[in-house]
Amino acid sequence: MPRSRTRGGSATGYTPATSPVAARARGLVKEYGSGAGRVTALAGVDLELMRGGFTAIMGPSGSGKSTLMQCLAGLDTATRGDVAIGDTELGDLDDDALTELRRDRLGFVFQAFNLLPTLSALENITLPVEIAGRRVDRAHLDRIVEATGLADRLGHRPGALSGGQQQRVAVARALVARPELVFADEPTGNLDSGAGVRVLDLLRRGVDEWGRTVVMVTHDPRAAAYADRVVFLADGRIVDDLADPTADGVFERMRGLDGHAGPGHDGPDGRVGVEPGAGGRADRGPAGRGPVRDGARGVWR
Ligand SMILES: Nc1ncnc2c1ncn2[C@@H]1O[C@H](COP(=O)(O)OP(=O)(O)OP(=O)(O)O)[C@@H](O)[C@H]1O
Repeated sequence: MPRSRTRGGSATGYTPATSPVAARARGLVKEYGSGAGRVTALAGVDLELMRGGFTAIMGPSGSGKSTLMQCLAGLDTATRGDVAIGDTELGDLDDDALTELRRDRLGFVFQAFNLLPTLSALENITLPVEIAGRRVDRAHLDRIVEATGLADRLGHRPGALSGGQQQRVAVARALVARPELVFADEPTGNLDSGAGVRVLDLLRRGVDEWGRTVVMVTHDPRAAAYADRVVFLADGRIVDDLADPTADGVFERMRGLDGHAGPGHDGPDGRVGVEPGAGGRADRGPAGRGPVRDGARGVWR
């Protein structure tokens, strides 16, 4: 369940929807190719994401996680079914309107950070707001910068920052524009444990303190344990839906999906980058967020 009821209104000039649903997919089918080569990436997904919630999407390799996120974010078009962001049906929008919606109402965090190398950290953070022709809310920016712990690195270009620092810049960039939804695709996929925790903490604060709605694709049960809800996909379908997840609970569900797992994500010991017993809600530290110990091996892959 969402832990914050703050409703951060959009500063885009767009009137925020009154619906408590931030995004909805109905009967979503996505097929690639045709004939014998046809691949069904999504086989009929119904999903509602409530405003102010933090949802993790998990599932074996090839289960459709990225495809679902791309369709929800209007980056890809479903073969059948429909998607709405707030009260806006994406199917009703032409390409320009979709671009505008993504720019004004959505935020993105990618595994590969995707910062512009010639701009400073600060310029990267404020760029989406400026491209949208809006004024940067200085107080909001200051709060987010403070939360990143990078106040003294803002003048540096991404190349002078560690991966974890770059990803915190990317999260700040997504949050500062006050999007209705932040889509995070494997945000800790390239990071070690400590760096991953700081990125997840920042996303969590985005929900708790700034009222954002976050959707995150991850392979890591410990990362998923930062969410309020975990949706499990297998073979293009939602097969499970877990509220208030712990890393152990997520790990167990993922193990239950082993039969669907493709190569490459579950380790030889059957673990998906997690030490059972570590992390998750039940193991959160004094601040109430985040795992308190690292596993013996590279838990963030
Ligand atoms: N552009 C494409 N053309 C053909 N098939 C595709 C394309 N994109 C994805 N697929 C297929 O659709 C299915 C779902 O892919 P998707 O990337 O959504 O899975 P995923 O759960 O995100 O996987 P991973 O965890 O490995 O990133 C897979 O079988 C994949 O091979």
